[in-house]
Amino acid sequence: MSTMLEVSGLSHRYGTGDQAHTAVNELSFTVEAGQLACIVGPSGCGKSTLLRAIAGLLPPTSGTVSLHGDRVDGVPDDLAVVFQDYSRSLFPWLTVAKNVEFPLRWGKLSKAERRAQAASALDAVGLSGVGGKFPWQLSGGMQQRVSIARALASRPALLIMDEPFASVDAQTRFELEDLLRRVQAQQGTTVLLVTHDIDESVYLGDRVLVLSKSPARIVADLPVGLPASRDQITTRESAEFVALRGEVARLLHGSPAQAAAADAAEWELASAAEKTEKAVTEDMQSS
Ligand SMILES: Nc1ncnc2c1ncn2[C@@H]1O[C@H](COP(=O)(O)OP(=O)(O)OP(=O)(O)O)[C@@H](O)[C@H]1O
Repeated sequence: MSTMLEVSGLSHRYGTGDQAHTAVNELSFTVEAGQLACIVGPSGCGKSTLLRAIAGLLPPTSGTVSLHGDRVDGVPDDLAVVFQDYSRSLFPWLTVAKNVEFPLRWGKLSKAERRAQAASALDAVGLSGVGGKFPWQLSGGMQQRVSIARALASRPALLIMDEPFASVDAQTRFELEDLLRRVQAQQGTTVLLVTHDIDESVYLGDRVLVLSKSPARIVADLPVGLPASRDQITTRESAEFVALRGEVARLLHGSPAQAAAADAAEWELASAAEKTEKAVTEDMQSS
């Protein structure tokens, strides 16, 4: 296997001086070609910052990102991103087929080739019959399938997915997870996917990278030894799945006693902030 993505000593700091905030701290990892790597981490730990830096949307404060050996210093042509919010990523005034064709306009393909490539991508996600409809005529799950088809149509070297299934219902989420694994295996796409959902990271991933609280650093890089062919019921019941999700949960939340202590500390901080706010408001009202 060859290395598709290499992240080396990546750090990002927002602001300067007293206002400086380090969101990502000295992160290094690689993703091999054809691998599906999942990233999980606590809320606010720096996942979006990391993805933005990898996608070339945010210059890192230090460190480098390389895609198939080329240093990333702007958005690479052969990179595609799928976001959580499908309703805002599709153009409502274009048909489904035109939405999928849209990013291909900047390539070297003829009109007929663009059409054929878009049709094949829609076919791959099970939507061959809906190219003439508009996005708003489809369910949320179907719209997210269109986003995936659009990302795959350009045959990207790397597909970045930021919480792609967080806005759909549980049943649709399972269907989309299976669809992603199937299409990714068929096309050999390299995928880096961020999720809050521990079970999803284990079910989908060939590998799970666990991030620490902010500033994000890698606390574990776990290979997923589950069979390539997975099933929502039997895989999730298997001993390997249960053991791995337990390991990821412990890395993220600590033992139950540690989790309870963290909750109590957070509650104390919140109630202290509330008291201060109340005192300031009373002071302002009386003056
Ligand atoms: N433009 C910005 N300026 C200053 N601080 C920022 C900016 N964007 C993010 N941050 C801070 O950097 C940290 C990481 O944010 P980021 O959005 O990368 O985390 P995340 O893990 O993606 O969050 P979530 O899980 O809630 O989506 C947070 O403390 C956030 O407040």
